[in-house]
Order: sequence, then C-alpha cells, then structure tokens
Amino acid sequence: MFTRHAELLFKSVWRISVTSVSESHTTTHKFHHNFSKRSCIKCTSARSVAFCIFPNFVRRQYCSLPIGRPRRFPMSAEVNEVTEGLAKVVLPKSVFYNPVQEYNRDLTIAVISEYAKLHFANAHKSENGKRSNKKSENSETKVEKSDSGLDPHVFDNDILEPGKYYENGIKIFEGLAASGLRSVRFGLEIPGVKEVIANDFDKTAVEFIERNISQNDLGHIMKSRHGDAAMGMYERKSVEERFDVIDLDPYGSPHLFLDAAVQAVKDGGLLCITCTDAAVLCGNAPEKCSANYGALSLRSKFCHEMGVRIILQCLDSHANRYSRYIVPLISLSIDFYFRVFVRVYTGQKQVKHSATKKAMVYECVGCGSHALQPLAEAVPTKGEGNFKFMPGTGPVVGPVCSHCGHHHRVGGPIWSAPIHDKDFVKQVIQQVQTNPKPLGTKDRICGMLSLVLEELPDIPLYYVLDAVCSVLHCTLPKMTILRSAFLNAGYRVSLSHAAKNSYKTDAPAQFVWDVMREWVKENPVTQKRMEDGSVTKSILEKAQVSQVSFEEHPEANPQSREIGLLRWQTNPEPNWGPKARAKRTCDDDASSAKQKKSKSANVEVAQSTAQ
Ligand SMILES: C[S@@+](CC[C@H](N)C(=O)[O-])C[C@H]1O[C@@H](n2cnc3c(N)ncnc32)[C@H](O)[C@@H]1O
Ligand SMILES: [Zn+2]
Repeated sequence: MFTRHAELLFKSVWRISVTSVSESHTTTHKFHHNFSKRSCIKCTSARSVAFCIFPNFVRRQYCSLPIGRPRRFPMSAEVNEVTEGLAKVVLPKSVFYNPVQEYNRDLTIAVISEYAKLHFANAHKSENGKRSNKKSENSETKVEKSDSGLDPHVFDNDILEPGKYYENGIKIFEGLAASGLRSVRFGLEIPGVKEVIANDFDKTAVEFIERNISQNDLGHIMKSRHGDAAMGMYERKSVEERFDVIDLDPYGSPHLFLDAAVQAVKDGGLLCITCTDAAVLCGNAPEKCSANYGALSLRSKFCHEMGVRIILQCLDSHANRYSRYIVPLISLSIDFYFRVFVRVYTGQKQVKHSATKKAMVYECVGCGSHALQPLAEAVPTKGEGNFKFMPGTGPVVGPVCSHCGHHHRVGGPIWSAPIHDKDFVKQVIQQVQTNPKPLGTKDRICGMLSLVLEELPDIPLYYVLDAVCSVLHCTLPKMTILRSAFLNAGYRVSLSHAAKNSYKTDAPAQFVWDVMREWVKENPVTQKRMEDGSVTKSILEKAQVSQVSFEEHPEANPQSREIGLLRWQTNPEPNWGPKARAKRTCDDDASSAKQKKSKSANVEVAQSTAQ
C-alpha cells in the first residue's frame, strides 16, 4: 500500500503522464496533472472529471484540452477504450458506439481515400492546364509550383500520406460523430486530408471527441464542433467554404440533414449517407417513407434494392432544387442498414434529365412480377445534346397482372438509373487489396464490391428464387441451372448484392415464368396446390411461349462464387444488429437540459429508435 502511495505521489509531483487502467476505465492521458490540487494544471479547471486509476483507492483529475479552455467531464461516466483501424478512442456509455458498424467505417475510409486521389488528380490536371496556358502566354515564365501551393508531383508519385496536413487536401465534415471514432480514423487513415470536422449536438460526445483528437495527435487536421449537424452544413454552404466530403450516420433516417448536405458539398463533392431505418424503406411503413423520402416503399422481395433506390431519388430531388444532381458511386444494402456514396454536381442542363432517371414501380400482389413506369422521357431534338422532355407514357401494366390475374400495388418513385460507378468500384477494390495496413473487414469489402461489379447496371430490382418457387409451391432449382436457362435464351442475368438467391435479368416477366413452367414439367407440383383461383394454377395453366434449356451454361457460375469470395455477412458477434440510441447517464446542466427538450422534439419527427 505504501509503495502505491509513494508511486502516485512521485507521479503527481513530477507530473509524469499517466496511463490509467482499471476494470472499467481505461484511458491514456497526454497531459500532466497536479494531484494535490485535484484540478487540471493545463486548464486549471476545478470541474474536470475525476477518473479513478485504482478503484476505491484514489481519484485523479484529467483533462486533455489545450491550456485556457476549462471543461468538464461527467463525474459518473464509465469510460471504455475502443481500438479500431489505427484509432484508439475513449468513450462513455452515454455516447453511441456500434462495433458492427466497423464495416461501414472501413468501407467509407476506402471510398474517401479513392475520392481523395481523384481530388488530387483533378487539382493536378487543372494546375497543368493553368500552367500550359501561362506558358503559351509567356514562354519564358517557369511555373515550378502552383499558386495554391500544390506539389504537382504529389499525385503522380502516389505519395499522399495519411495523418498529414495538405493545404490542397480534402475537407471532411462528419455531422453525427458521437465519439468521433469515424473522424479520427479519417484523420489517421485517409491520405490527402486538409480538415476533418467531427460534429455532434451532444455535449458529452463533443467532450470525448476533443479528448480523442488529442489522444490520437490529430490537432493539426481535426477539430470538433458542438451543434446541430444541419446548421453546421448551412454555415458552410457558400461556394468557397463547401466541404469535399460530408458523412452522415444518423440514428434512423437522414432526411432532416439532406437539404443542408446537398448545398454544403462542393461541385463534384462526395456525400456518404447511412440510413438505418430499413423497416421504413423496406415497406413496413410506406406512409412514413413517403413523408421522409418522398416515395412509397413496397414490402416486396426486392425491397432491399428498392430502399437503396428510394434514398437515391430522394437525394437527387433535394439536389435538383439547387440546380444540382447526383451521380451514385456505390449504393449498398448492408445487413440492417443502407449506405450510399454519391457525388453531387451543379448543372442545370443535367438536372433536366433527372426526371428520366426516376420511375414508379408496379408489383403484382399475387405473383410478385414487377414493372417500372418511367416518370419522364428525353426525346432528342435538333442540335447535338438537345432534348425535349416528355412525361412518361403508360401504364406499363394492364388493369390486372397478365401472369396471374391479381391487382398491382404502386410504389416509388425510385432511382432507375445505375446505382454504382463500376470504374470507381474497381479502383476501391484494388486499393483495399493493396493497402499495406489492411482494413479489418477487407475480405467482406472485396467480396461485396465484387458482387457489385457483377450486377447488371441497367436492370433495377430483382427476383428472389425462393419467393418465385414458393408462388408455385415447387422445388428450388440450383442457381446455376436457373441462370443457364436465361443465358441459353440470350438474356443477361446476375445476382444482386442486396439479397442472396436473387436474380436480375433483362428477360421479360413472361420468360421468368416460362422458365418456371419448364422446371415444373420436370419437377411437378402436387395436385392439391392447383386449386381454382390460386396463383399457382393461373400461372401454370398459361401456355409456355418460349423454349427453355437448362443445359449448364459456361457463365452460369458467377465469378465471385467460383473464387469463393465472402459475399454475404456471417454473424460477426452474438446479437449483432442495430444498437439502441445511446442513453445519457451523466448530470446535465440547465442549458443542456433545455437542449435535450428541443432535441427530443426534433428526434420525434426525425428518427426511428435504432441504429
Ligand atoms: C449513430 S450515432 C453516430 C455514430 C458515429 N458516426 C460512428 O460511426 O460511431 C448518431 C449521433 O448523432 C448525434 N445526433 C443526433 N441528431 C443530431 C443533430 N441534429 N445534430 C448533431 N448530432 C446529432 C447523436 O448525439 C449521436 O451521437
Ligand atoms: Zn401476378
């Protein structure tokens, strides 16, 4: 006991930095503290939090703020340390953290890193352009460095380094940062960064963001912001101040932040958006989906891709109001949430095409056949690149389903244009595979993105084999046999990353059912399933129009399957999934109590309860 006292006294007198370890509190402190005064010697705040080093023995006070900024940590906070990627952060229970979202964070780091390369390549190109103009104006002028200080060789040599400040680097805003883990990782792992701002409207979260900035030595590129995410973006919507990248990872739906996001991102900038309100987007609450996203979701077999496409049409509609439009880079349905990466551009001419990239969806309530009703079409007129825009013609389906006689439900509008940029996806895969410091979820990123590369880019939505077979009450053909039938008939077919056993095809629904009629000839349905008026009977009694061959086609096995990539998630940990909204455990002062009140009003409208 005496030795312990002596050790502590020694440390406090000599102001040695301390790494504290206890059962529930583990944290590293960068600053030195005055033990006897029980206040932080750096900021002399008597209100700094006390974390016990040794339970029931002694309490010490720490603070990681720069001198002169008094601050307080909650007295009752239990602090945990989390290590992910290159980051080590501390956070109390009252600040949100979901370990399963590591995949989301890893993927985002890979995407933004690739985006940063494009950013530097563009800057380099425009600098070269300027340089050659200057040269042609005055051949004696030598331009060694750009006016803006960009080293022209930085991109050529691919020597951008993470953790370093780049004057011409990318500016990133994380609107809903919680502990700042994601932003800290951005700062440490993404090469070519100028600024990372981690924002949260929770006071405790921001205190921990600051602590984590200091603990990870990121003061030169990262800072915190305390306030509403939308306001943080509106403040930076002027052209000079816009962000290159905005990351939004809210509880539930991001809809409250989208108007600000599409304005605060620079021309060609990147939005990274998570939606964890999967139930709403997948048709459990179409009215809520309509209110939040301006589109009706359908509870269909293809709901996971439909959810992605609803988010994209919503983003594009928001952008259109400001003469801007989106270009999706990667749009994914993952586990229990959606994550989309889109670039936002300005251009009135392109905005006119936006309505042609959206469609309503008809889905038969009996057999699940679906058809897309485009909202508008572009008709070429005189002069290159000129179009006249017309409302879509329809309906594309009859009063009842031509396959089973049931009625249709109408959903949408959805984004009906491509949802991924395959060249970009290839670059991300290559970068993830060759990264000397591999991401924790590297295998899954490569597996899922390889599936994305295989997806038919021009075919929205898909069929699910189990569902099609359950309509007919028949046995399931092997996926390779089914795919062969489409390929042998000259149609294209692919999986979708959004669902196992899915198939996308450019074949008409008539052929989809012809394949099943042929299959049922060899694998008959029991007679009791052929009741009068049943969907099974209606479909199987219809004459088969096309010839179908199940002979194995050489491309029947998708490459991602052949080489055994990790394509769909296996359970990463027990009870994984959305995490409940973080609960506040600390005492709040009067102002944060007020804030809490208005927050709950916002939250009421804004978000569902889980992430
Ligand atoms: C799901 S957590 C963010 C998780 C974090 N991005 C990560 O990867 O660990 C959502 C955070 O948003 C914050 N938040 C909710 N509404 C907000 C608003 N309007 N403005 C700023 N922050 C908000 C909450 O306090 C919470 O910390
Ligand atoms: Zn039908």
